Amino acid sequence: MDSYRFIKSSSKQSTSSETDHHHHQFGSLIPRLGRKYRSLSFDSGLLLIVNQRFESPTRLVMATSALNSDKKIVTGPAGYVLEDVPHFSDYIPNPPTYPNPLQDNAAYSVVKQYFVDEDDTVPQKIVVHPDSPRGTHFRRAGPRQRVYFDSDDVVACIVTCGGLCPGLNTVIREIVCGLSYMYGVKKILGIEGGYRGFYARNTIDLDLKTVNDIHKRGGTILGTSRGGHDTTKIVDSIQDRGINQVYIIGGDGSQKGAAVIFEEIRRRGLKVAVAGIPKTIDNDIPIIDRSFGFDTAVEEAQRAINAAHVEATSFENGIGLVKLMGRYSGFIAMYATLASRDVDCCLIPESPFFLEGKGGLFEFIGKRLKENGHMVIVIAEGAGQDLLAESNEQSTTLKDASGNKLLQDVGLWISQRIKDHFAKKMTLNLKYIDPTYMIRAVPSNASDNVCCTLLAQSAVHGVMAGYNGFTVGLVNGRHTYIPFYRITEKQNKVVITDRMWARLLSSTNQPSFMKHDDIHEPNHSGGEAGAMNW
Ligand SMILES: Nc1ncnc2c1ncn2[C@@H]1O[C@H](COP(=O)(O)OP(=O)(O)O)[C@@H](O)[C@H]1O
Ligand SMILES: O=P(O)(O)OC[C@H]1O[C@](O)(COP(=O)(O)O)[C@@H](O)[C@@H]1O
Ligand SMILES: [Mg+2]
Repeated sequence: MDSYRFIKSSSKQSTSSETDHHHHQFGSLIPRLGRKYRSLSFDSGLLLIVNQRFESPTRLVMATSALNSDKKIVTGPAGYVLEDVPHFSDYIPNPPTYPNPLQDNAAYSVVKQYFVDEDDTVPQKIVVHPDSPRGTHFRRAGPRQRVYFDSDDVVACIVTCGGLCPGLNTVIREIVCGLSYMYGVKKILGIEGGYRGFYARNTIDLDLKTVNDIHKRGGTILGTSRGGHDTTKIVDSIQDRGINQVYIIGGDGSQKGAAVIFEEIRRRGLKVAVAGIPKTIDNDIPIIDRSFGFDTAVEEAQRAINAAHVEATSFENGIGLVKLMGRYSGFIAMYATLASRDVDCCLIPESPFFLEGKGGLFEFIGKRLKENGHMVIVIAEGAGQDLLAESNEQSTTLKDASGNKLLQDVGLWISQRIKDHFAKKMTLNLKYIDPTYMIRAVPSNASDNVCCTLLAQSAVHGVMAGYNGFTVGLVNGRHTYIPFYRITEKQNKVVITDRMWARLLSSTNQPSFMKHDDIHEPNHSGGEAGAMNW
């Protein structure tokens, strides 16, 4: 919030010259607000518009730097708020528009209401009380009647950044197919090796033939990397190559990178669209329900958990310990545990735990072994890092090239601690399984493939419609365009005071490792649950 300034409304009506001035600035924006709104009057830095349906004033609030502001927020009756995304017409005077080629597309012409209504928005919060305000909404994704690119002029590029995730190739494929089949775009470039590929590598041509089979492969045909984000060099390269559509497939770090690229593009006044497609195997991106790859990773994790269970049940006092991905967010471990039903204890970064003494992990292991003769433990790689650092007396400040915390191997460490603790008490057979990279290096499953397709198509529609500086994402099951600042402002984490973690605790019957005094009220603004904390 701090970096955005809002202008207080004044009751003064604008003079006609002020109104003309504002019309020049905002005029092209008004039609896109939709037919239910019309302009009423302006005061300094703030555009008042009337919602014709409700006959009440609606405010489009903008920062002083007018259309250079980072936030576009429309408020409406009953507490309605639209957190809108930038658009070409915000900073390019009277950009030309064209009829959407989809209207002549045989597949789509039979679809009733294929084009999305300009007024369609999606609520962020769907569980409401009768007296709840309507709350925050995002612009609904999908094709618009008019587009802001002549297909022959489009030079699109696609880049994949950050760690691997199942489905990267499917998203690349579907962006290429969407641009080609739906919009007749012919020039699509692949940027190799992540952000640094913009300035350190040559591009490759992507067409329908190149991408035909790639969805069956894990990884990314473009390659990826961490670090190497040099905004000036990247935007210089975009300008030099004549690129006017940039599709960035990447996680929370990549979306931050996309946001600064977009800012630089807008600062230079370029007609270049930047769209982010969220790649988050850890599910650490906020607002969205989930993205591609998560489902596949959870499914793949079952194989490791099954193996751990088989090993554990076959030996006296067998313990199967599985380490899963999740640097800051433990969603993969939580969902893999809930899916498996063979897991006795799940440890995640969000839920602190301790080893020794009453209510600690060792006590629980002893109890479960006595009751069942075996147990399965799932641990997310980011869990218990504080304990590990304490016991190794090592600094935890090491970072990767992108600035992410470099983790120590909690799986190895905890295995050793468990063995040491029980060494003199009982015979213990502990098998440590580390499938870390196996769960993300596989191709995406059927459900993730559909997810990839819809995200890619929604991104293409948004870019063709002139929207810019957005991440496409599922919000309550609907595809939306979300402004970058909402995606990058925080990380999505498992909320251990929400029902989902309670369900897990009750399914494993493990201790919460928390004293009642440690339980704080959840800290989500407006009571919004994090994604997958249903
Ligand atoms: N705050 C940031 N500003 C600009 N670029 C960033 C920022 N954070 C990360 N990046 C860049 O985004 C890319 C991917 O980030 P990373 O954190 O490795 O993966 P992910 O996008 O999967 O979270 C890297 O090239 C990194 O340099
Ligand atoms: O690939 P690396 O650099 O070893 O990083 C491993 C990390 O990548 C992830 O798989 C995904 O992280 P990102 O979304 O930041 O790419 C994490 O779960 C894991 O901690
Ligand atoms: Mg990340």
